[in-house]
Amino acid sequence: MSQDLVGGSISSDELFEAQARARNFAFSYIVSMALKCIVVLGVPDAIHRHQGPTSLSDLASSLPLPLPLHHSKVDALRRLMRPLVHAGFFTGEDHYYSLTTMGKLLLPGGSLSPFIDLHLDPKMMAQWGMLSSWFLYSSDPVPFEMVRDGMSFWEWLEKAPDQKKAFRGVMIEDSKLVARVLVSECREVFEESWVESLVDVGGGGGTMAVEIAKTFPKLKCTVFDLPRVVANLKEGDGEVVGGSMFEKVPPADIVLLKLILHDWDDEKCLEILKCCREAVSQDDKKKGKVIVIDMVMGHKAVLENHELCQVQYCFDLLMLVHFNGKERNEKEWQSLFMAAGFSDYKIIRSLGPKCLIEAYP
Ligand SMILES: C[S@@+](CC[C@H](N)C(=O)[O-])C[C@H]1O[C@@H](n2cnc3c(N)ncnc32)[C@H](O)[C@@H]1O
Ligand SMILES: O=c1cc(-c2ccc(O)cc2)oc2c(O)c(O)ccc12
Repeated sequence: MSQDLVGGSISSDELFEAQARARNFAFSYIVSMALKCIVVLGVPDAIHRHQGPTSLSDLASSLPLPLPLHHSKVDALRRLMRPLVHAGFFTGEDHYYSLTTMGKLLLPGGSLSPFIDLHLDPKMMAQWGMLSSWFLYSSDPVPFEMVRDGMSFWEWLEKAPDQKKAFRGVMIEDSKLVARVLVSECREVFEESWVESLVDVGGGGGTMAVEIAKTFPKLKCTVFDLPRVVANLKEGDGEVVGGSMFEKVPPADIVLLKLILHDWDDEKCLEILKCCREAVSQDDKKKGKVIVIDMVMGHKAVLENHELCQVQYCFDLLMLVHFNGKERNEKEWQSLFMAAGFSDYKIIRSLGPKCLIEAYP
């Protein structure tokens, strides 16, 4: 430890505590890897199927593995579980394990499994190892492209089927949750008398459009995404249009942009927003609006919540490293809307770390 600290005015207890905290931050990848391991081993599902607190030996014998877990590894399983119990994924009194709410997110079909599959995949972690080199030496736009000879995330996904599946899973899970809140708690957004049509721009797998159309059957919902993305949509996914949001967006009363703008820098966002404003301004006898669902950094709902703040900072870095995108604060959103020619905007409500914003042409 440096001379300034040892023998200075800081107590040794405070120093040891600071050292442990700092080491734990440096070690957080160990918790991430333990998390990934228990998902791969099927631990959350085995506890869930047991239907009650599960002993270590019951857990070890009920894991869905190709071969039974060797008895010499049962104690390693206990040790694997320990930091995850400590982190709050499981309760683990007397080595009887149960799932907490956070742990239930890890179940197959739970909203966290695709997120873990995507972000803790070694292929998806290479760019993080290059972050400092990118700052120091690289002329590539972002670390993601630096380690893939200039290939963008969207181009790369086409060559990486496992990661593409995980990415689609991440988006579907988020959309299911957001759509549930929208159709139950934000009905007024879709129930204005002039609202007859909606286009979900960058609507991916169509989850939002399908869920909104189920609740508001009179609303004509369209999914708009790149041609190669919409080519995968099936009948029953509603109206589908392929194209680029940088060129032309199909006209509608509402344009939805969910988790789109944070992927792009300000210049690209302006191009997208101008096309969207155009799309909701086609009928001069009618109103129109663009709904943005994205993060608002430092929004009041987030400010006093340590977890929401931290997850916003992490997503902001994720966007930087993968896309040269960013998470924006309210002032940055306002500047974008005004520069794209909108007359006004309103933050309607928060949705965890994200907000629902309406922008008016
Ligand atoms: C982060 S995903 C969001 C998907 C969806 N809105 C959601 O929240 O689940 C970004 C989407 O933008 C789409 N996208 C990328 N470039 C696009 C373009 N030029 N035109 C239309 N969509 C595009 C991607 O294919 C992807 O589906
Ligand atoms: O892996 C992700 C996750 C998100 C995401 C999910 C839920 C939120 O509340 C915010 C962000 O967004 C992503 C994204 O826009 C992207 O282009 C790639 C990956 C992810």
